[in-house]
Amino acid sequence: MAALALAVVVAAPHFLGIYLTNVMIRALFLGVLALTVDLVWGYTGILTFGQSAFYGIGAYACALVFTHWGFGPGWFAAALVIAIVSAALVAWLVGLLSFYHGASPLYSSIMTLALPIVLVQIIFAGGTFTGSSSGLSGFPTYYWSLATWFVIAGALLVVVAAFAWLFVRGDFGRILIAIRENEDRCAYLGIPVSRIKTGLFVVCGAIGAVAGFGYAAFTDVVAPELAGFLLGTESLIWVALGGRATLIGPILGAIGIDVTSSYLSGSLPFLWKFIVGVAFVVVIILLPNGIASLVTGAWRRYKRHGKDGAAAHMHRETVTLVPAKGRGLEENLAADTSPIRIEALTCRYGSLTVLDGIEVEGRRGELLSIVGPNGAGKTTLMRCISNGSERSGGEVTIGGETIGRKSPQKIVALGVGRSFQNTSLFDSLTVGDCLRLARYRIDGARYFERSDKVALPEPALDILKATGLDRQLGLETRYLSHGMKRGLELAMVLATEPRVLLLDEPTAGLTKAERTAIGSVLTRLVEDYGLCVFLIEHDLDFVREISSRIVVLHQGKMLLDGSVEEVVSSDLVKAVYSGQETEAPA
Ligand SMILES: Nc1ncnc2c1ncn2[C@@H]1O[C@H](COP(=O)(O)OP(=O)(O)OP(=O)(O)O)[C@@H](O)[C@H]1O
Repeated sequence: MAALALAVVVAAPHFLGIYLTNVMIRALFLGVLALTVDLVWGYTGILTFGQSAFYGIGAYACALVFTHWGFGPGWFAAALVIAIVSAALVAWLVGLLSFYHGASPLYSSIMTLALPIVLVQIIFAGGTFTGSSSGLSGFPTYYWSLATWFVIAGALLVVVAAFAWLFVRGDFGRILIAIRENEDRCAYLGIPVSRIKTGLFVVCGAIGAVAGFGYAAFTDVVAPELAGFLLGTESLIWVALGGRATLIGPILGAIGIDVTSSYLSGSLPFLWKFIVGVAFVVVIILLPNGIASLVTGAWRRYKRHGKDGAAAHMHRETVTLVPAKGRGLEENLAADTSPIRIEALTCRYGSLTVLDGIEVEGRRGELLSIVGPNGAGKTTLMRCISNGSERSGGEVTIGGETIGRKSPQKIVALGVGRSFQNTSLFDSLTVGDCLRLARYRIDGARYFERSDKVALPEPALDILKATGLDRQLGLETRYLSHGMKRGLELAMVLATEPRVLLLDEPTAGLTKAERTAIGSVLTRLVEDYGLCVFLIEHDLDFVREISSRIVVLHQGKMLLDGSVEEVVSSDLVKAVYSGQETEAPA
């Protein structure tokens, strides 16, 4: 396919009789830059203003080496390596500072905003070495014909687009979309979100640098604007107008706007900027997914034609579900350490103490229900177990290892699986994609392909069968019923092979039959696989039926930790639930 596209690029100018100009060749290099912005922002949701910095680094690496050190095939290769390595290093540093566990998305946007500004100041401060505000020009380069440069720039764009196409269709592309849609859920499935974002930023930075390098070698001129914030913002506009998370949209957006701007900005200097600004606002309001969505939307409607209901939203999914081999959930049966121990746990938000001195040990093969009135601190307890930075004091030990300040993703690796009070999935991904994602921690993901098998532990397969999800693998999760979503979330959590399962109101909103089904799955997990389940539930009949032990929380303190009979017959618990007891005992 890439070869065919390359042939088209080579032959197109001759067949179309296109009059090649510098502007068109520059637009092709900028198309590559737009693709990297699309991967970072469109697919992964990282709003970056600083992709131009990498373009500038590539351009200046070329200009500086050819101006100050030398020119020839060896120097060309050396300059290209310097461009790629410097851009990758800067991207890695920015990634480390922007995507650490707990950093808000706003923070990474500010970092990427600062990057081109800082880089331009460095260029200004470089004096004659960098050419300061005038840049560098007239350095030796390959003075090939416009047709040759057109082929080089076109080939670069085609190759990058072809790899990007394979990449976004593969397993890893789904992970990028999952991070954009629900970063928290990814982290609680054990997916190393920070590492993936940083890695993507490094690769896209390096590709941006190659494009900038090519542009500088072609034009023989570099200026600080190539690394500037304005180009960074313009590249966002190309992607937004063309169509985020489509590959053709950003390419057409970059080429279309850059070429038209070059022709029209001379004759309509102010009006043209105004037209682009108005077009941007109109497209964002009327077509939030860009102009390409007109085509993709029409294509989807065509595919759906004649189909009704869920079938209309079903994607072709060739994945096969198979039983997971290896250690699996069964390993819990042989474990000799306590799955979970909570000691003197406290959690404060400012002056508000939400949890105070919680001491609980969860044993293997035990279903421990956590009950208490609204606001007692049950969900906060789940948060403190599954995220090391949530608690203010005390310690949580999972399978003999303390969680310290570990991130959710690292705590999943210790063996904690968590489902949320409000079902937390990925709306635009299919059931099959969600299951692949859930296995990322154990089975990894393919970069340029979709894996055709997903290995799952037996109980997860049972849930999928019981809920009919195994026949809906190609359906986007937004079209699932509430009960199916709950079932899928539980199957995904089990796919991570936890030893401790934290379930926050898993039966809320389910029918009686669905509640019974979930109850029998939980009982099996505990009895046959030795899992330790922490269950938050308001349905006390359900709690009574399936629990081995109950912990009662009230106003952040432990009121009681005992058997079902002890809790049910406790006058104190009755008083708390009837509202007579308002103060937690000291
Ligand atoms: N991030 C936060 N900042 C401040 N207060 C918080 C925060 N998170 C929780 N709280 C407070 O902590 C208390 C316990 O909340 P939590 O959600 O843990 O209760 P819960 O027992 O799970 O309640 P419910 O049964 O209604 O879900 C509440 O008073 C809540 O307002």
